[in-house]
Amino acid sequence: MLDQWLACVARLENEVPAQQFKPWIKPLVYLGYDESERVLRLGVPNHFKLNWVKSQFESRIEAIAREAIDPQLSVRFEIHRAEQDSPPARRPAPAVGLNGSAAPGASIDPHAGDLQGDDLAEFAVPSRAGAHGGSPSQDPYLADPFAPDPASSPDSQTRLRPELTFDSFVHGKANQMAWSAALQVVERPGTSYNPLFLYGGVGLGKTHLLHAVGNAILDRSRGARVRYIHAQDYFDEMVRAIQRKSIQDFKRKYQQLDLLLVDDIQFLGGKERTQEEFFYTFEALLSARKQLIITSDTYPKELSAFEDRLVSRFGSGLIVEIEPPELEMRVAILLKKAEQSGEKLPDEVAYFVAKNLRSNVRELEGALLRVIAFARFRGRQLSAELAREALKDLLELSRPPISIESIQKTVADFFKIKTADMYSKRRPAHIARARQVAMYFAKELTQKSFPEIGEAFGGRDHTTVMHAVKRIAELRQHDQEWNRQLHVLEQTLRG
Ligand SMILES: Nc1ncnc2c1ncn2[C@@H]1O[C@H](COP(=O)(O)OP(=O)(O)OP(=O)(O)O)[C@@H](O)[C@H]1O
Repeated sequence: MLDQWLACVARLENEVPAQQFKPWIKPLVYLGYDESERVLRLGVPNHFKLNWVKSQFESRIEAIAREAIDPQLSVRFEIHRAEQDSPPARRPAPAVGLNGSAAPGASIDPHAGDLQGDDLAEFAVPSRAGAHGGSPSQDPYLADPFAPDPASSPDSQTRLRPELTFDSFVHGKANQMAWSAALQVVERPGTSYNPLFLYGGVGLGKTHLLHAVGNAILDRSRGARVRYIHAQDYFDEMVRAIQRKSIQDFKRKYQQLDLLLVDDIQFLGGKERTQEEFFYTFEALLSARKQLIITSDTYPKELSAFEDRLVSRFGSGLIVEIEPPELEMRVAILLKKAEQSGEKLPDEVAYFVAKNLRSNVRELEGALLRVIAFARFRGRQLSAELAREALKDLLELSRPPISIESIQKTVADFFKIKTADMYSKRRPAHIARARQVAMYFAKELTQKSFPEIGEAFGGRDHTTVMHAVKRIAELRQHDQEWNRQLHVLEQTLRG
């Protein structure tokens, strides 16, 4: 397998300019290929490099590796420090650098993060500081402000990332309700809001809040049985349990938790057997007054290919939307992120980045990393001017936001109806359909929430908007001619 990886590297060397290949791709450490998960594991020395390599090269590396190794493979970057001192049990074989030499001290156990069989002691939480190898004083990256906190990789049992806490989470108007509900859950787990269902667009902090609750509950009660799991990993784990005939252990493991945090539940759409299994876990946990928090990219009723009984259970606690942060909050997030990495970010730079990048926090973080790296490599001071240079291509892509009013007007013109009919109560079929199309594009092309869109369409209820969005999405999927027309309309709207 190493040979195949080296062949991929040779291809990358041909494709990627040398000044990018040398610092970013060449130092990647081959940590192994996990055949059961179809994951190619590559080591990167710190979080800064990990974020950079992931954002800039992940899709290319994956595409090449899929051709060379396995068409269904995915790439996983992991923090790997050569001096890492992990326990021997987690080190079945050495990791290998590009030259094929063994890199000492790396874990390549494909199941290192998995919980096995009926070993339910798995949930006992050791001192988290002690759960990760490497003494800070020996850490060669300590001088680097982006170097990872030695305790920042996920705990293998709880799967919690220790750096995602309430302290590192900025709250404001866009996430106020979600934030306070999460705090309330920490105060009274299993009683107040159960399940707590958080939904919202990508990169808005849902995962962060899940981890924050998990970490806070563990801080209060070391013995709490907590598990964070991405829905896709839950599915994979279940499949493995079925293959290994250990489904009872799997059930027991989840049903004995005190706190279960399930991320991106929409990934279970269409996976009936997994949904069924999850349903029983859900029921068991709730009846034992154990806490569940679930995140999704959409409101429960909008989840596609989900059993009704699950959807109705999801809505039985509290449902809260996380919205995109407004300018002031984006500035606060940037300042906080910079502070966490030990960088002094001038306000003007934070303001410049926040003003120009609006869509989500992940994008903001990426931009911040880029500005800081740009300043470092050129040995220049951080300034708004430098940020403009560093983000030039991103800024060209981010155009002025599209307003609901302009969508209403363009869609009305397109369907040859009056713009006023967008807000009116008139119901002739062609007007109702045009209105649905406009609502659909309002959700697709703006950052507005369902209730805000409803308000802009003559004070309609948010469920009307959700219904419209669903109908038009289905129409696009099933009717080629409609899809073609709406594609043209979309191009016009995007300008
Ligand atoms: N309010 C916030 N304060 C501080 N950091 C935040 C906040 N919101 C998001 N982030 C950061 O932005 C990044 C993306 O957030 P996160 O992964 O939680 O998003 P998400 O909503 O779960 O997205 P996805 O649906 O793609 O999984 C993370 O690094 C997170 O720490």
